[in-house]
Amino acid sequence: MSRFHESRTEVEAEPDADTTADPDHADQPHLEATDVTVTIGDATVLEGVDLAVEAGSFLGVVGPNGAGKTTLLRALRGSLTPDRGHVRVAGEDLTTLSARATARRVASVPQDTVLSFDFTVEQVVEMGRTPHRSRFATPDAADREAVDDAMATTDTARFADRSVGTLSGGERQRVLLARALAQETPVLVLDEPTGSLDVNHAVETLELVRGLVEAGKTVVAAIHDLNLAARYCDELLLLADGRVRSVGTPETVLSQAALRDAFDARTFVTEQPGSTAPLVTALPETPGHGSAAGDDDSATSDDGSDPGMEHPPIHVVGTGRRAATVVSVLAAAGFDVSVGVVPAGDAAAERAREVDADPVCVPSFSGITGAAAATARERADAAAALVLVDADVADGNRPIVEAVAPDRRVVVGEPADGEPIAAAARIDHLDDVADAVRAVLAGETDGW
Ligand SMILES: Nc1ncnc2c1ncn2[C@@H]1O[C@H](COP(=O)(O)OP(=O)(O)OP(=O)(O)O)[C@@H](O)[C@H]1O
Repeated sequence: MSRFHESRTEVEAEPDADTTADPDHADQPHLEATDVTVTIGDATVLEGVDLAVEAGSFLGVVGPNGAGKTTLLRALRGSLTPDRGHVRVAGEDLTTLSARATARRVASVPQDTVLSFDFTVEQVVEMGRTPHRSRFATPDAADREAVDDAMATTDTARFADRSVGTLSGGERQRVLLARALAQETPVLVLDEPTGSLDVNHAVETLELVRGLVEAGKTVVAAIHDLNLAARYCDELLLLADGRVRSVGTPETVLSQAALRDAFDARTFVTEQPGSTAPLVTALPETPGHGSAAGDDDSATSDDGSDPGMEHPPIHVVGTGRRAATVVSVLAAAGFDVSVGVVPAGDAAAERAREVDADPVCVPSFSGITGAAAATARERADAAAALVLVDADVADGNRPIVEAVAPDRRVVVGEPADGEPIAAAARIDHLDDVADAVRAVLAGETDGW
């Protein structure tokens, strides 16, 4: 008998069931949950959860602690029967299948599995074969091959004879993945597969899972790290308070508004280097952040030249995605950012609103009005430094730039045609902007 706390290997013997998909359901999603509702005690832990995962695709389940991710995964792997709703694999309702039949369809790596010291790594991986053979049969060649393959794939063969109790948390997690692979199921359900892994092993594990998906496996995984989830999953499901907040591609699900709503966290979202996957950075909650620019007191009372202030106000002049990135980088670095004048629909204006930076806007295509220019000039005047992005200063923005002395200016990117703008620091790479601003505030601009 298995000694796992929650093991799909504790199965009843039954005649071998057909493990292939029912052709009547060939056009349905491979794994599907409809209206899954779970109540524990008085608490509704999941409420009306719907999801559909196509064969050979990877769904990441994300959400704050206590959102219900583990409970959902337990329902998906058939270890918990929902109070309402259904989970179907290739059209078959898990509640109509025996534990053994379910274990031939869905393998899982639960969170916090307790393993006994008494087993070797190889024995643990062999347990994955239980649903494929009768209770007292000795392993045959197919079992041997599945176990060897699973250990090779997960790089655990070198531990084969070690007691699992002697492994590190990360090594143990890979052994559990090997056990799930040895189970040779079309569906894999993973609860925090990278939870106790260092960054290298986390990436390696998700590369491995991605490879399995490319080879046709259907995978659902709860993943805490939003950036890893965005990079490796085809779709994400954002869960909070037991309900689905959104589901779709990582780009659509990981919006700042959705993350604020689900996690109650201030974030900014850009793109991961070399990819269109979103990159989420959590920002510290800064009381009053973003208010300085629009608020008369703070706009005029701070000494903008004091680099020791907690969140030095920085004014950004520029438009478009590069200015948007500058706003994000500065906000993430803890500066109190304002931007403008920008057209209301500009990427920099949108990003500023997302990080509570309250841009000075004019309607798109309207030109810079006197009132907007005056407000932006006031903000620039109160700023500890000004960042000019791509030196592309519309005529009306020039007085705003000139409200700040050259030794408090940072110029990002190539100067546009026209008169060069004097600055204490010039940088090419957007990532350097926070360091350049710090150098300017400290008056240490040699080399910038
Ligand atoms: N057996 C139980 N008894 C009482 N409450 C439970 C039980 N199992 C889960 N819950 C509650 O259900 C909610 C969802 O728990 P679940 O473990 O599914 O969340 P989660 O999203 O996986 O959280 P985490 O990210 O912290 O692992 C939590 O509030 C949890 O306390």
